[in-house]
Amino acid sequence: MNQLLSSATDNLKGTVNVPGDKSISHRALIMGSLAIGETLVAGLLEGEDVLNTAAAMRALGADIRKDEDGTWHIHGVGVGALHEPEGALDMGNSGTGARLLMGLISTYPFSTTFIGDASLSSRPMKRVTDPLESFGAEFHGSENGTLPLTVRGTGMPVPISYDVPVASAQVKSAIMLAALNTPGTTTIFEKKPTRDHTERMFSFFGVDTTTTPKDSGRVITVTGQPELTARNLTVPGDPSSAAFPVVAALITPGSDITIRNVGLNPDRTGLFITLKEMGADIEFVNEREDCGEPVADLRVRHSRLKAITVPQDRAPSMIDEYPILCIAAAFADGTTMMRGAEELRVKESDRIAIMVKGLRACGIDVEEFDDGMAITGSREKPAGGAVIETHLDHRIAMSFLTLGLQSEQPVTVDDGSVIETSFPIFRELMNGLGANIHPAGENK
Ligand SMILES: O=C(O)C1=C[C@@H](OP(=O)(O)O)[C@@H](O)[C@H](O)C1
Ligand SMILES: C=C(OP(=O)(O)O)C(=O)O
Repeated sequence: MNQLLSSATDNLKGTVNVPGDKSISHRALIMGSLAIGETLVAGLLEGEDVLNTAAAMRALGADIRKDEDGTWHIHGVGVGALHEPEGALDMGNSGTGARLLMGLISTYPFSTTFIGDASLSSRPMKRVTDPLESFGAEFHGSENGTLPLTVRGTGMPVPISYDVPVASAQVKSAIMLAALNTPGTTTIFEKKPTRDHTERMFSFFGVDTTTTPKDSGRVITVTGQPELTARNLTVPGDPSSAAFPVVAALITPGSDITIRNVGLNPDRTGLFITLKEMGADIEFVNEREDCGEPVADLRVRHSRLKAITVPQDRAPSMIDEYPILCIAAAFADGTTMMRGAEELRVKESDRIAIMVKGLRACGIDVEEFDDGMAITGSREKPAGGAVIETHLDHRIAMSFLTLGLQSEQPVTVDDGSVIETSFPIFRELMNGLGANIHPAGENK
């Protein structure tokens, strides 16, 4: 196994760039593959999840390659011109890749089989197959709707009007992508706003789309069968990856770090808002806009944190950040309450159960709820010393490695290779700032 161990760190200092945003990278590959002409993408995340999407788009007909200076070149085929892939599409560990591509190809008249790793094969897919069936697609596979699944797409799709029953950008985006090759206008209502990268990317590539606030959510329309124009884009740094060095600096005395070029889409900033409410010294410097997405540099200094109750309606804007927020909460005075986050149970792992188990094993006081956790922090360092089971979940691995930097005893994760899915340079970047994260058994 690829065990990784993290141990006590004095302070973190320096300036770094985190890799490109995972959500935006998937969408850049998909949209570039549908646009006529050559789309150039700088800053694409080269994590396993995104590389699987690139391979899938190639199998569906796009020409995608990377040049020596790291720019990705995509020659798209045009909306309506994808072709049947020869083999199954292996989406690895990626819920986003699987669900977005199921949506995309559901309105093409061919069959596609989707497979994934053990984690992805246990995640719910009915949330996308239900609305996609309304377009006219058929799904064949297991009774409970998990992967492997074969999609028989429809050549005569009909536009739909759909209220998304869960707060999920993946479900919304799957429907939007199905709508692209559907004549007429598809309408989607989401009760709670979720990340709007697909909406922004659609506008950027010239899709006829609208977003209107309604109640506390949004109505999105997509008019299908557009001709898309190739565009050049730069992917901002991933705020969900920046979250790890941010929390590491906040809990490590003497730290002062800068993370350049972090995406600050308002639907993604829930963690930073929460940490600031907890007393975190996080400064947004040089705020700007790049390719339709807000971006800034983050300066973060060690801070004395206090517990808060995280507002439940903030959950969608920080859904991937609860594991690392748990680590910050372990260092905050008082009890941090996180509820309304039941979606955590259907991520790469059951992130509530796995965090609760790991935190307790490291000596941290945590209470479990169906939809969240309550964590009581302390000024004393937690004991640490545990070996954490990561269950094929990159965010569990990176969260516990961050905890190890300020624990009495080192913290080990059983499989560090899972980090490749979203943040391949995690260890180098953290160690470059002064962290001690190494393969178990290796001398530092
Ligand atoms: O649309 C996306 O790119 C994502 C949406 C979220 O999932 P859900 O749609 O399941 O909430 C998030 O957890 C995932 O990491 C990326
Ligand atoms: C939930 C995540 O990703 P996905 O759903 O794409 O597997 C994540 O990156 O935390």
